[in-house]
Amino acid sequence: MVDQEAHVGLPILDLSDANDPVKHTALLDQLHDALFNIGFLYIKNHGVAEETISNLASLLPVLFEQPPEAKASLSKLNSPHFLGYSGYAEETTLGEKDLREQFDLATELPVVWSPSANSTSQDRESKSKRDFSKLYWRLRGPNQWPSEGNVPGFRKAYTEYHDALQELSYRFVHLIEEAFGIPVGTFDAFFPSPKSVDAAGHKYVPPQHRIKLVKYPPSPSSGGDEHDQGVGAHKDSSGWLTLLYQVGQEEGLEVHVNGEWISAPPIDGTFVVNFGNAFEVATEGAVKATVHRVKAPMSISNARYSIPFFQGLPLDLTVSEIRSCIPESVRKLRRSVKLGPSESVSTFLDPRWDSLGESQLRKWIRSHEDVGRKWYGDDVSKFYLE
Ligand SMILES: O=C(O)CCC(=O)C(=O)O
Ligand SMILES: [Fe+2]
Repeated sequence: MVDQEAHVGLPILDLSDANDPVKHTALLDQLHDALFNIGFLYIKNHGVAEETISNLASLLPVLFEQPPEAKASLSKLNSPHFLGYSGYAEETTLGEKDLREQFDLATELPVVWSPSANSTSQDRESKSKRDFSKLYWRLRGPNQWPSEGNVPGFRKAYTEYHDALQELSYRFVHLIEEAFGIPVGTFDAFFPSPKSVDAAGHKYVPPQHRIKLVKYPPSPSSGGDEHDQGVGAHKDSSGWLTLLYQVGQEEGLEVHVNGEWISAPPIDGTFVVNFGNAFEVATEGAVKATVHRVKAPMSISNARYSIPFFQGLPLDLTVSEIRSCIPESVRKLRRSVKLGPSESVSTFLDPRWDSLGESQLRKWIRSHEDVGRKWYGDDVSKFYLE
C-alpha cells in the first residue's frame, strides 16, 4: 500500500491524541504550529464515521447526473439565500471562469428576515434585541432539496453528514482554544444550539453552516503541465473554519505557503482544515486565511468531487466583538509575511460596515450577480459590486 502521508508538505494531526493524556500536549504543539505558521492542515482519526461520509460521497455522481432540467429547477436564482445549483463555469474567481459545477446547501433553517421588523422589536428566538430587517439576515433560509425520486436518500445522508461535521467543527474549535491558551468554551457563544436559545439571554442566534457539493469534470484543454482553473486562488470567506473532504483519489488542491504552491492531495480517512477571513481578522493576521486553488482535472482523468463544510458565524457579529475574545498573547504572534496572489485586507474590515453579515452579502452578490440583482435589487447590488 502506498504511504499517502509520506510526501505531503502539510501537517497531519491525529485527533485521537486529544483523548490521550500523554500525547495531548504534543497535539496542541502541532496545532499551534499549524495555526500560526501554515494555516492549513489535515486531521485523521477525527471521529466522523466512515459510513456517514461514504453515504453522502457515493451520491454525488447521482446528484450531478440528474437531467439538466432537474438541476435547473434547483437553480440558485430561486433563492435569496444563494442556496441551490450553479452550472459549469458559472462562477468566476480572479476574472476567470471556475471550471466546476456545484450545489450550495446549508444548515436547514427558516427565514428570519422581515422587512418590517425594526430595531426595537423583540427577537423571538433569543429574546434579545435584534434587527431582523437588516438585509444580510435575508441570507439565512432553507435549502432547495433534490427530489427523493431523482436522488434517493440524499436528504438523510446530507443531514447526517451536516450534523457530524458541525459536531467535529465545534470539537475542533475547543482544541484551538486550548492551543491559544484561552479557556475552552470561549467561542461557544457564537455557536448556541437551536435547543438552548429559548433559555433567553443568548447573544446570538445559532449560525448557519454552509456545505458545497462540488464536481470538477475533466477539462478538455488540461494536460501535461497545463491545467485549467478548477477554482482560482482565494481565501475562504464563508465562515470561521473550513473542513474539506476530498472524494476519491483525484488531486487538484494546492495551497500557497511561504511563497510556493504546494499540493494537498487526498489522503484516505482525513479532512483538510483551513481558516476563513473572519479568523484572520479576529487574530489580526496571527492565524492566516491561507490562499488556495484547485486545478481542473486533466482531459484523461476522472472527475474530481469535493465537499467543503464552512463553519458559520453569527451574521450580526462585529469585528470588535470577535476581537475582544482573542487575547493579545495570540495576536502578537502575527508574523510579517509577504502577501501572495489575491491576498488583501479582508472585506470584513471595510470601514463602511462592521458586521460579518454585510461582508457575506457582498461576497455572495459579487460571485452571483444575477441572484443579487434579482433578490436585492440593482442599487444594493451596484453598491457591493463597486
Ligand atoms: O474543492 C476543493 O478541494 C476546494 C474548494 C474550495 O477551496 C472552496 O470551495 O472554497
Ligand atoms: Fe476554498
